[in-house]
Amino acid sequence: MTPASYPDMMLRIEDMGVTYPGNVLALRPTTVDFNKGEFTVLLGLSGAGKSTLLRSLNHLVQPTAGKVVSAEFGDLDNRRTVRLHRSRTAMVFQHHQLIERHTALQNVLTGRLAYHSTWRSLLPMPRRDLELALHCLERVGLADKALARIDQLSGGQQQRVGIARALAQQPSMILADEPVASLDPATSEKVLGLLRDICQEDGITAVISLHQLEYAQRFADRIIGLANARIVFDAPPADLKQHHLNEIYHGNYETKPRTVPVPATKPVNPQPKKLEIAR
Ligand SMILES: Nc1ncnc2c1ncn2[C@@H]1O[C@H](COP(=O)(O)OP(=O)(O)OP(=O)(O)O)[C@@H](O)[C@H]1O
Repeated sequence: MTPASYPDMMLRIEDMGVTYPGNVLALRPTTVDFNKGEFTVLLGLSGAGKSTLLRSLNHLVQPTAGKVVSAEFGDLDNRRTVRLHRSRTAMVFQHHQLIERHTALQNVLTGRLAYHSTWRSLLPMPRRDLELALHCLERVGLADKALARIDQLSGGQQQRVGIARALAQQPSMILADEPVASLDPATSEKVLGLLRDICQEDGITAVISLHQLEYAQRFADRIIGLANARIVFDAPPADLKQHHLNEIYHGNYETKPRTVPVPATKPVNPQPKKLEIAR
């Protein structure tokens, strides 16, 4: 396969599978293309293989079968192409993995480290990196928090710093592993909306693992559903039907609105029981 023959392809996994030590099959050999600018959400029950698939896309998890092919750098079969691919692939984590006692700006600047040699990163960052980091904070609405320490920010703000750090890397791809799992619903929507809008504006390819079907339907261009280490659904959200959900969630997902059980009504002022006096 030559990347040029698939003009929309950003990254391909080719017969790629992962078996962990102890013979734990986490992802059966699978072939999938991730296309340029697409916002893909991975759905599935806990243990279905979402993180494994996501993390194998930049070899944070080493595939044990098949390969990953980058349109930009070719097969990720040696340290050089893996390093180049990682420099253009930013990660956003559930627990953001920021340095809590450093400022938002210092954390965002770490997104630039891949562009500098080890010795250079010991020196103060160049002015253009500072400007870029500030611009990234501005894009996530946190320019005024640039000098605030991470531990002084709310969970949602911390995750927005995590996104700004990813943007500072000037990535062509963002991998986000359950980026809103620790946030309340309103903040989750805000953070996901922000991530989706920025990816759209910059043409960044995104692969996000989520637990919430509602967010996947609302924000994704494409949903990949996993069950038992296998892809069981791969299409736009509009094509996701109840029988697919049954397969992804092993029959435990109901799309119809749930009826909230009405509690047995108690009289507001119950009449005091007449005392039966045994005579
Ligand atoms: N480092 C590891 N060593 C051994 N087994 C692992 C390892 N990481 C994951 N697994 C196993 O691989 C399978 C897939 O795990 P994975 O974390 O990819 O699932 P997931 O869908 O992301 O789950 P969750 O939603 O809970 O994060 C599970 O059976 C899990 O126990």
